[in-house]
Amino acid sequence: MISATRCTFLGCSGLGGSGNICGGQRRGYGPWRVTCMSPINDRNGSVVNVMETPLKEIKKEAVVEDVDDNPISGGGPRDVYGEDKATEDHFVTPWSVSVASGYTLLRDPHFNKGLAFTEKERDAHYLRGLLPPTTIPQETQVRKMIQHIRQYQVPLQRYMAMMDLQERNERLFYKLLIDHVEELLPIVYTPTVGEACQKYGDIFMRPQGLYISLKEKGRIQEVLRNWPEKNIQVIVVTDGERILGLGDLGCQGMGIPVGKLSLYTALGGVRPSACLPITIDVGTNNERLLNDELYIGLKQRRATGQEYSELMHEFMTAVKQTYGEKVLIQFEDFANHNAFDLLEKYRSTHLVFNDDIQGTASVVLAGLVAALKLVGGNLADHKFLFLGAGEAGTGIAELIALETSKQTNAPLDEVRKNIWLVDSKGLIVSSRKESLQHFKKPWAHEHEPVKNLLDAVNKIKPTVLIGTSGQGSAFTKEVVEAMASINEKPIILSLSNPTSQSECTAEEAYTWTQVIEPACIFALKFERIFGSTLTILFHFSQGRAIFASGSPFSPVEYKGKVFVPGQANNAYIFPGFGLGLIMSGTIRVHDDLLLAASEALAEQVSEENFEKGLIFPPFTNIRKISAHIAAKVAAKAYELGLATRLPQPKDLVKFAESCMYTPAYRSYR
Ligand SMILES: O=C([O-])CC(=O)C(=O)O
Ligand SMILES: [Mg+2]
Repeated sequence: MISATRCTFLGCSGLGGSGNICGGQRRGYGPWRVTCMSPINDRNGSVVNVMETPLKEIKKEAVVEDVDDNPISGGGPRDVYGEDKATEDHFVTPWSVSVASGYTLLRDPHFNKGLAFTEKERDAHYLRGLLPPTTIPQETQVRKMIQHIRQYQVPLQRYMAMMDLQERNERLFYKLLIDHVEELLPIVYTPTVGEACQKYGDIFMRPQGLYISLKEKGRIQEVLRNWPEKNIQVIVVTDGERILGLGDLGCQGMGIPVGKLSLYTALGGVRPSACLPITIDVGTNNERLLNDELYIGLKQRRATGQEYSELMHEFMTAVKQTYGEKVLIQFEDFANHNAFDLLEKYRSTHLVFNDDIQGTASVVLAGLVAALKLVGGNLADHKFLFLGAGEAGTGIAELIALETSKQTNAPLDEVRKNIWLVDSKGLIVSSRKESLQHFKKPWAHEHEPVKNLLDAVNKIKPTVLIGTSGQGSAFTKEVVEAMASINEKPIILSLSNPTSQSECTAEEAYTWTQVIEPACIFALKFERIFGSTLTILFHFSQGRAIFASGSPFSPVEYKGKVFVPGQANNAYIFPGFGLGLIMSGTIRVHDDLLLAASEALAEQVSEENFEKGLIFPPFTNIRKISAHIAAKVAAKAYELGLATRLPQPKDLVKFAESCMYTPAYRSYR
């Protein structure tokens, strides 16, 4: 990754890689890299192993005592390599700024433009002869690449082709992804990324992201320093224990942070060099992986308890020491038992956000607020039933309760009573309270025990059914029909990922919920109000569910009508949410920021979307949506006194847009 030097400018240290170092699009700029001046060049001029010796010495010698007992750290978060603390007999790293050129430039994905290098650039950057003579613009490259991707019928092959492009030419990768977002999101993200994680060992070519395993205990800051970029703004970290609804994939979960961060850039405009995907490897309990010779992670069972929390604590401390207070750490796909504890432990000391608890909650609340325009009533008028009481289920439930309580001024405990959860043992009720995990306890309401979902639907009579169970096909025909017999327009959200784990398909949701005659609608209302039982005759014609799912489903044509399912995926929220935090220099995540993001997203659903039954806007406009979310989140952060970037910009939407990375090629001088 570190480039060879043709010309160097000594004495500059700590600049942040490929970001806004100099020049905008019209001013030409050089393909700058920060590198260190002890190069051992290989035959191609690439710098090899430049850091090893000096860094080890720095750690041993330059850092003697430290404010917070961490034996590895230097003179503070900015003194990345301990230069400030070093005395004359200590080794320091001779940082410099260099310009990538020639063969190295072509192989640097941050700066490579392939055949789009102009004649002038080919002369100025020693590229003559290294490329065929033709020059083609980025637009043509995008057209060629999309055709290339479409040649593959198998989604995993498309995924591999996309990853290959990302490793070869980053700007082309992002241009392609942004220009064809609806088509390519299911490839680089859910659901295909799930399959990629399952087969990560088989398809592994080049390492992506940073791996921190138990082997690195006591040396995590050193590992962070090995990452070539210094100016990190967002980290997505997983320990691979609950990858989507696919369970423990250990170290192979790396596909998730990589995919999420591609979306941070493509959808939220955070520049790629500021994004760092990390996988913490504490082993895996997945027997298949443990017995697989191609498994890329530690072949041992998961560390738990103190060993686990010590490693995580070292990681959290090292991140803050290395990148400062304002780096956003997004926890992703941790198992329930760690996810809640980590969020609780670090939410007051770090800028942390759990995507599966908070991001999913924010996106679903937005969908529900939008759905109310179609079904009527306020949140307080509705009754919610969840299948699945883990991170997503309880996270969504809590955010709904919070918003309802704000709207009605009713105490949180009171509004929670409209929200019911079913887990593997049946309805969560007060008689089970003692044996429940702490995050389920607030949902243990007074009710007789109910063993299964169908009975729970019939007893609770919810208006909204939400699946967060990770169990494919758990919304059976009987369950969906029961929802349809209770509600004119049942809201059914089947959120588990990937597609194979979805509680029901879009087609099932629409075909199992049929239009009923007006007389029957009256009868339903009568039944709801007066509680008497009525026999209802259904006139089967069209689906009437308001449906959204976590993984994408194609539109469904049913009896001449096209139904377009929405995708209730946290991808709508986290890129804009993160951008809002970063651009305002926010230092802590507050629940009100999640509510602000929800509100911003719900506002983006247009009349035209509603007409199609959509409760989320299409992804085609996602960058505009993200700017809007970022602005609302930042505005709330300023209001709460959590934003440190002062003064507050006047027009936050414009400011968000101006902060966003665009993948158009830059001209090199
Ligand atoms: O990655 C996704 O598509 C949504 C998500 O966070 C999960 O299912 O864990
Ligand atoms: Mg997740």
